[in-house]
Amino acid sequence: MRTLTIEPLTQSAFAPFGDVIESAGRDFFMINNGSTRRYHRLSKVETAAAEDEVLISIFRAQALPRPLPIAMLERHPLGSQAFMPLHGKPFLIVVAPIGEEPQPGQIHAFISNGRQGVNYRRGVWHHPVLSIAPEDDFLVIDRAGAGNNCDEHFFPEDQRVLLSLVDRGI
Ligand SMILES: NC(=O)N[C@@H](O)C(=O)O
Ligand code: NI
Repeated sequence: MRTLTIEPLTQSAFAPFGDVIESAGRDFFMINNGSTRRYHRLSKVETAAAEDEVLISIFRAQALPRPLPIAMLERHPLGSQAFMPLHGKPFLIVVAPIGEEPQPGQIHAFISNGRQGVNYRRGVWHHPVLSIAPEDDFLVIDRAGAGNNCDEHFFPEDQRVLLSLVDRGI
């Protein structure tokens, strides 16, 4: 089983899948009479219909056993989905490009430094949130409305890739 290389999360590397939400290295302008930096328009929420709602939620995620065979990926065809870690803890992101089905050879893994979130573009294949800490909280911004907004794809065992942090001692 192929072990995924875990890449540092950068906007350029993640660009095919969406945006990295972070302040480091980003432009800002001052607001609130000079007391606040606004890191403006780091990403945007995508929805499918004018009547769609945009939700703000908190996900409290438990870490999955590792090494983790990637048995499935999901996508949200009708809206984007953003995850921002709330406690500054690194977490993992596993994605594959937009397409009818995710291709095992096109699965990428990234690690957030805990000060970075992600916003998955509509239709990007991704694994459900992957905490590294035993438990972690994420602010989640995504779309609600009519229609099915979650397609799941399950890989046969011989097409699964492995997500491991063993070489990082985690
Ligand atoms: N099911 C759900 O809302 N969560 C997933 O979409 C996820 O990406 O974690
Ligand atoms: Ni999702």
